[in-house]
Amino acid sequence: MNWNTLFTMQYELDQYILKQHDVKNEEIFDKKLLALLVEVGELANETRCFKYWSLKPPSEKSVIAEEYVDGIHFILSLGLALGIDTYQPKEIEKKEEELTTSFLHIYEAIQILSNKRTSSVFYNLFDTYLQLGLQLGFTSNDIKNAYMEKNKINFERQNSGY
Ligand SMILES: O=c1ccn([C@H]2C[C@H](O)[C@@H](COP(=O)(O)OP(=O)(O)OP(=O)(O)O)O2)c(=O)[nH]1
Repeated sequence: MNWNTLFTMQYELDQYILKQHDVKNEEIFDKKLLALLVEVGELANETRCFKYWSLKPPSEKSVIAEEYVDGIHFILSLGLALGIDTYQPKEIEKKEEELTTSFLHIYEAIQILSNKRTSSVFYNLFDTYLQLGLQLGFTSNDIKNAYMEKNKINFERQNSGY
């Protein structure tokens, strides 16, 4: 997948949001990190992977996809804040670890980025998140389509005084 298109779309959305809310990118890096942590929690909630006490099934794939691409938005946005606007997809192998373990790895990767804001730490977070996408059964096309759909909704929300 060509991630450059998504980085460009993210840049445009971010610029629009900054203008609408009169905030500067430099002021909101931590807020984006927290937003990503929250989105990862919302995603985990929809998968219900950690709810050993419940028999309820996970949410529909489309609901999980929407939560997943909220995370993609914030990851791309963090990358842009670090001056990164490209990602060279590498062969990501599907790991046989539990979903719960993968979620914990993502929290760890976000925490590391919070302490060390470098491109290699950022790419490690990106890889870890894409690895989770694979585990959730999403193809690159699923991710791209769901991202584009949510990106459009995000613009519409800004236009309707969200
Ligand atoms: O600088 C930003 C800020 C937000 N977003 C996007 C990411 C995500 O796709 C959406 C925010 O998440 P969500 O749609 O869950 O918003 P919310 O305000 O938490 O929604 P709700 O009140 O419905 O829970 O906005 C960006 O792309 N860039």
